[in-house]
Amino acid sequence: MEGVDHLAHERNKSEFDVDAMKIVWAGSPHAFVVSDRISKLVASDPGFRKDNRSTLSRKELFKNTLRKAAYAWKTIIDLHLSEEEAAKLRFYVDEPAFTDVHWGMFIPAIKGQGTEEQQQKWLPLAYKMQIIGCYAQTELGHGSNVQGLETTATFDPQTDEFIIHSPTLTSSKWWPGGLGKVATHAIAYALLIVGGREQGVHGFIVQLRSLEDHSPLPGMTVGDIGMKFGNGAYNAMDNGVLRFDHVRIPRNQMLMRCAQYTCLCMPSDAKLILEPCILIRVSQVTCEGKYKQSDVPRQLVYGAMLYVRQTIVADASCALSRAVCIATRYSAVRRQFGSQNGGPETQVIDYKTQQSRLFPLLASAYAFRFVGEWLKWLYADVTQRLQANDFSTLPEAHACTAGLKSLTTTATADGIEECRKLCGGHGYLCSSGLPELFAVYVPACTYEGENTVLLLQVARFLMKTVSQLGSSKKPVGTIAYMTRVEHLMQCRCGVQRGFAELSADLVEAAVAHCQLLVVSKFIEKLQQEIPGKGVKQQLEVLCNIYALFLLHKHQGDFLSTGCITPKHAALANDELRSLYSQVRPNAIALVDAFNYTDHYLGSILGCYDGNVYPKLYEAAWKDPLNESVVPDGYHQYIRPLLKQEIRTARL
Ligand SMILES: Cc1cc2nc3c(=O)[nH]c(=O)nc-3n(C[C@H](O)[C@H](O)[C@H](O)COP(=O)(O)OP(=O)(O)OC[C@H]3O[C@@H](n4cnc5c(N)ncnc54)[C@H](O)[C@@H]3O)c2cc1C
Repeated sequence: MEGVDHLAHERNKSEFDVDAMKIVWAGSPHAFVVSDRISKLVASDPGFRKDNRSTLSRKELFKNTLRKAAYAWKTIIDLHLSEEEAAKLRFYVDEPAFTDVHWGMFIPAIKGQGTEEQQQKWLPLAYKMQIIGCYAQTELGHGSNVQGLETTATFDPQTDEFIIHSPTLTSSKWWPGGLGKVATHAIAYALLIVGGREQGVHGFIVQLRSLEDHSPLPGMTVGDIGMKFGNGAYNAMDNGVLRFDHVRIPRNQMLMRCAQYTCLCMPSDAKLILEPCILIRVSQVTCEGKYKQSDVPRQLVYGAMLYVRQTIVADASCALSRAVCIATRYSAVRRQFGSQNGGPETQVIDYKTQQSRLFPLLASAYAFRFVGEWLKWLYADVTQRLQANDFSTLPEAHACTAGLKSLTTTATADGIEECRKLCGGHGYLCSSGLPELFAVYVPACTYEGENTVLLLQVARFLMKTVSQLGSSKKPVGTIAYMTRVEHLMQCRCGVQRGFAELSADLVEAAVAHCQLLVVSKFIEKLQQEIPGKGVKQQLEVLCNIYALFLLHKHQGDFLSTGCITPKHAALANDELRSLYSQVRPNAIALVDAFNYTDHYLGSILGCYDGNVYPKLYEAAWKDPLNESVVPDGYHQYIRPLLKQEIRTARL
């Protein structure tokens, strides 16, 4: 039945203009055109094949990743792709690789923390991939607590060099992506020691491997840290371990961006909130061994952190929408029970229980998309303000990015797993795409700020705001709602004490604050003009589902704090059921609007035409175990059992 669209009847039910929704999802007509073109280019090129990824051994997988990364680079050069198109191409190739860290962390770190000369020297090499960089911060014994890093960088004024050293086993760099086997250079973070005095953690550009034969340079012990969770997935990445044995680097390889601003006008309370988050310093060491501290660049480091986190929020909507697309299409294909007079069974998407698990995730995918867009705007706004010496919105921007990074990645990881369960048994097959998607996504809850640690920072920001209520300083922006909460006005400094004991509750408050943020940004999106027949109405339904689902899920909190009555709770529940019925006919079109190719989805259950069963059947026969009818090992292990010869068998 090649060429038949098994989901056509579902697509015909939709009540809105799917093409217009595709543009809303992409962000703009331009973004849609670029994304559509590049995704099709990748999907149609056999060089980017990925359907066999989960059956490859680690070594085969890694070599294949190297080939794909090189092939992607060749494609980018041959087709003269712009930076935007190249980034999209890497996105649709959809394989974790050293290039992610090279482009996403190594280059931004040099841009953010390097001097003019350092940028002029290193960036052209990095842009042409004549050097490949990684970001080596985390150590075996130290992750979230960056101030605890043990690697040292001791200045030697005799030779005008730093000596980089790993004094203990726990100081071994551990986790950096690309470090294990590929990177030629690292931004390594180490405790700076000048004239015997410790000056905090700073970044250094360190060459790791020879540019001639790729062998580690003297004093470096470097390798891969081993297999990670799942098949395929993040095992394509060479997360690495590195030990330095008194490695010498020139002084000008310390990242020393100097102050560009003449006046510092960071408010003192902002410093207080940000202090625990700004752990990396950017200062200068002169050839005479003088250490010059500068506050301003520390805020620049902070800006880079905001950038990475806002991209993680954008990625969350991609990963969740992908899982939701698979689960929604398969739920429309799969039928169980309910056959009347020998007719077909019921599509599982028509069960209210399936809808109540699936549709809030569909709504979340859209909600995260829009809050991600807003965060991108916020980042641009903060960057502009920083350039004008205005640090006033930094604490709020930090709370938003840290909190939303935590909220969206946790919900996405949980959501992918829920989508796997929504697909029943077949969701557990690697060919569903969901196990690998989960395995590759779930570390997002840990890297770039462990999620609970981030929520604690948001909680601290909220407590600070609460303690200032009643003073002349009025909360604005995303915390403006606090002025309307009358009983909070009575709270005074008492909230500052006992933070640790109450931290579990405070983390819940931080989550609630972030949920409010997502809801309010979704509502703001709806206040804009949105073209296309029925598009806005669909988004309104999804927005209401997102908000009411949260209210339903946290009903206990709302009831116990007297924010709603039991009657309100029951009404919200009724409304939610009615909204699910409104989404139902549009469900397939709403996931089509993501405009994902079958290649990118990487899932038989989620394929566009819904022709699931023949494809599953065909894929099974391609498994390496099915290469022979009688398995390898029959003669040694199965036959002796069957023939009662186990006692004499050679095992
Ligand atoms: C796939 C992957 C890729 C990575 N890539 C890189 C990379 O390229 N470069 C790099 O430098 N690093 C990288 N990392 C490391 C990553 O940044 C760290 O793992 C992350 O910062 C979390 O730190 P941790 O492992 O020390 O966790 P820990 O902080 O040890 O967390 C363990 C537990 O302790 C809790 N906890 C910690 N502190 C507190 C506190 N103050 N209060 C309450 N609870 C607390 C946490 O919530 C968590 O439950 C990567 C990690 C992964 C998984």
